[in-house]
Amino acid sequence: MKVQMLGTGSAFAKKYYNTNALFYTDSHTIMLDCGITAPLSLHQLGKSFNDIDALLISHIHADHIGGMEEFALQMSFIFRRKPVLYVMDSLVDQLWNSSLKGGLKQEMFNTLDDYFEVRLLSEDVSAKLMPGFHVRPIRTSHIPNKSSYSFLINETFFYSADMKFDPALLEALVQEGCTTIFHDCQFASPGMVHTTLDELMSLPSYVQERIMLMHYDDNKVDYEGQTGFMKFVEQHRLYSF
Ligand SMILES: O=c1ccn([C@@H]2O[C@H](COP(=O)(O)O)[C@@H](O)[C@H]2O)c(=O)[nH]1
Ligand SMILES: [Zn+2]
Ligand SMILES: [Zn+2]
Repeated sequence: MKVQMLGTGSAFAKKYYNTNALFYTDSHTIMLDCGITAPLSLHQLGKSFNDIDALLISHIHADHIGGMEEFALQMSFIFRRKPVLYVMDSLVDQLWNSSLKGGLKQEMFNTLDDYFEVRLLSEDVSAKLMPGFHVRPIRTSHIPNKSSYSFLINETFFYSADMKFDPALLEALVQEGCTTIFHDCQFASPGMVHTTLDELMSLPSYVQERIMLMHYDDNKVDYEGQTGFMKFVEQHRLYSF
């Protein structure tokens, strides 16, 4: 299994694009989140939306779903097929009614199902999305009263959505055999709706050693060499796990 980030930046980062990922199995490509910068990043990789076999969504913020309108329109009107969309049962209505409907509703296209082959996921229920790609969605805390989900992939790789610091979860995942953690990281404190670098630096070394930092601000250069045992994830680089 390989992962390649379409971007590694925070919601307002301009240098690093939105934190969205491509996962490659032997036979399929799964996109995890499709933010505003995803279409441009895919283009820069020489790829198109038609290369994506399934899209998985963590939560409803523009840096995670802002590219979905273009994805839906290109697939319908250029590639003429419905891509698979994995979305949490608690997010699906909001995704259409509060976010996508304004741009996508038109004659003959009235629902999310008119653009995507929608498959629902449930919290803490493991699902096989594609051969060799299993996820367990874990609800993690982000914006008050707004659902957001991180994902444990193939029982060994944890991908945080935007989440507040949850050391108990991270330590439990490591105890259960998680070897790699891609975690959002905000440099400035307090975190408010994200985990800060200071919070991650408070983790024991055996946890930090498994953590790669993403969703960071444009001033990343100021923090290079100051991240304890953790390294930064880099845009477009291929990582095997
Ligand atoms: O309660 C809050 C506090 C801050 N925000 C801001 O919005 C962005 C949302 O984008 P993310 O992708 O979740 O980062 C967040 O960074 C804060 O700057 C908020 O929405 N609600
Ligand atoms: Zn975000
Ligand atoms: Zn968010």
